[in-house]
Amino acid sequence: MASATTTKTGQPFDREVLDSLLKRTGFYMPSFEIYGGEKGLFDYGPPLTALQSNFVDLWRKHFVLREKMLEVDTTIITPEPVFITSGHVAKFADFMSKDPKTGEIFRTDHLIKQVLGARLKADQDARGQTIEVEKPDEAQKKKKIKDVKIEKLDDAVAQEYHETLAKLDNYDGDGFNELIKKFEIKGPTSGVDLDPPKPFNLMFQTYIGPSADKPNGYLRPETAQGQFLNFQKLLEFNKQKMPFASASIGKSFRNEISPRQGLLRVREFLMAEIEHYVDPESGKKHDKFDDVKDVELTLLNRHTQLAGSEKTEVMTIGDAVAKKVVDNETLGYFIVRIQDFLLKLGIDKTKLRFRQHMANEMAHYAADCWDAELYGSYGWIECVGCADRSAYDLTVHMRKTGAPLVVRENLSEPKKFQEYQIDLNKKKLGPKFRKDAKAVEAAVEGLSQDLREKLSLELKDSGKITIDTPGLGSGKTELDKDLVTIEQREVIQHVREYTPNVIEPSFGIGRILYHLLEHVFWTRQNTDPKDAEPSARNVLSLPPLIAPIKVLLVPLSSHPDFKPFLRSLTTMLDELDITNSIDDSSASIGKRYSRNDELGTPFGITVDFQTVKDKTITLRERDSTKQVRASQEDICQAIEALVKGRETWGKVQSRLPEFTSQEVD
Ligand SMILES: Nc1ncnc2c1ncn2[C@@H]1O[C@H](COP(=O)(O)OP(=O)(O)OP(=O)(O)O)[C@@H](O)[C@H]1O
Repeated sequence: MASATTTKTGQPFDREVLDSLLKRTGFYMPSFEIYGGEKGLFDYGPPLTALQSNFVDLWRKHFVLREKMLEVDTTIITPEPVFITSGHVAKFADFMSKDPKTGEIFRTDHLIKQVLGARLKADQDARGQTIEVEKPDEAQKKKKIKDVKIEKLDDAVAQEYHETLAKLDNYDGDGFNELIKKFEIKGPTSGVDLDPPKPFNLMFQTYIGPSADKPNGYLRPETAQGQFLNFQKLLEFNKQKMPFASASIGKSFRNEISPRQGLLRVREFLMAEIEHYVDPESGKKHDKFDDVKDVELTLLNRHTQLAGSEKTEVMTIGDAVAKKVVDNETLGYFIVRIQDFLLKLGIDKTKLRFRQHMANEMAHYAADCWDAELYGSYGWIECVGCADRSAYDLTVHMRKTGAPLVVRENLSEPKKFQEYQIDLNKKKLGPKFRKDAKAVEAAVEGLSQDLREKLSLELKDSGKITIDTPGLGSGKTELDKDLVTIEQREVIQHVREYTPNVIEPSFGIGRILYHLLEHVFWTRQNTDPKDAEPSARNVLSLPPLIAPIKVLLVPLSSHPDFKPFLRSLTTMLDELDITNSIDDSSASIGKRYSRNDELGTPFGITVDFQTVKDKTITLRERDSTKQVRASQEDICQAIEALVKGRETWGKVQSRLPEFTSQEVD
């Protein structure tokens, strides 16, 4: 289990203090607040909006530009057939448990986690030990939980609770039901037995157009499908060259069963997703893997979790792929690039791990999947998913629509082989299936060689075959020998045709930003001898690269002689594209800096009477509060180098004269 959440100075992290800072400074607020608010919906105020747009900018540079990805912007409203084909209508669901007495609804896995966690905590309290459990948020705190009275657990039972929690993601509805019965988990406020868990589809349904008499569309729950459907055009745009990736940044929507934990589980959120298309016969090698093979990662593999443990191991990605802990080089390359990005953003490396999905947790088609999890006051939370989705999505959309979502590659040597070929009698197929004929044809086209062989025998024996046609009638379609013939023929192939596999890194931006704020938050003890009482000042140590505002300009007072300097400084910084703001309020310099330390502003410039005399200004760095003094030009150049990551504060300090002055509180 991870160590207690502490700030970078080793103080215990206090979520209430950070939450109140974020509220007070307008980082985010409940949407529709004056109408009473709506669960799981939040508006971002100016600091978080700026932070988010800096995140997006950095993400674009780190992934899209560096890896020459093709960025697309596809629609949110999606017609129903797309999500029937992709499997979302049938399977994009979480399990919920209803309390028959109070009508309350809980996400089943979260309820089990909360109850077992609370029992383990009670047990440890009784033993006088400390244990970390997910801390309840405000809404949860208000509910009084009725549970069996636990003072001390039997050692074996406590061990079983730990093991169950480690592999909770591996259970399905029946499995959850057994756990609920076995551990006697009841309605948290009523204490009565819960209804058996039921799947709840997380997609928002909608009506497209005025003539729809029933919902015929959905708001997308991820950006991925829009990218897959454009595969053919993207491949053309990429001049048929493989491998390549598409990328998209946009809003997604999930009707979460119980939104909670602020920005961590919401119903509308911004995602940034990459779909990297790779030839499955290449062994999913990556040509830049050698550059990253020595990078170390903290990994929690699926076998460890299944054994009921959360013990991580530090391994280079080279070793992890060689030992098949991580399935292939391309997946490994992206895991490293995700880590690089998160660290650049300011995420604390000791609070980052990559957790592998267990077999039941992965979609049935996925080959391997690793989540980047960040540690914070809510425990370990998935913030980036990185999945090998195999050829699933392109295959099902091709089968359904007949669109050639494939790569065609000219072969240098023609290949000869035997193949089962299917001929359809189109003159009869059209009149028989009418508008569904194209879908039936696409389903036939998509049949594998193994299946074709089996069906050829079936056709010979019974004079008919039955094929899967998802989304059409009963989902099965019968074709008799008048309509279809299947024969094995020799084929000479000049062109190889294949469906690429997809590696998908998927980022939830709000979750990452919230963890970033927890990781960079700390409290400075102000020990100014002039203060009667030492006071605590909050700081957000956001890296200059992504801080919402980079520079605060503070005149010593409202003296009119300072105004022209402020004007020229702000122009100079604007021209360098460095965001800045002026605080010419009457508060003391110390207070003004302190207000901006809370917003994460990394640098401050003071204009004082010395400036009027010799045109020099001071530059203050947020984390150390150290200052240097130099000409306006030198300071602006230093800020540009600091913000663009070309120079460190240590370097600036060593080349510009130090300035010592107490910040007056
Ligand atoms: N309800 C949500 N609110 C905020 N971010 C979310 C939400 N659901 C998913 N995300 C983000 O989108 C990313 C990719 O989505 P993915 O489908 O892999 O999540 P998930 O496995 O469904 O998440 P969870 O198991 O926590 O519900 C996640 O890593 C997370 O950062």
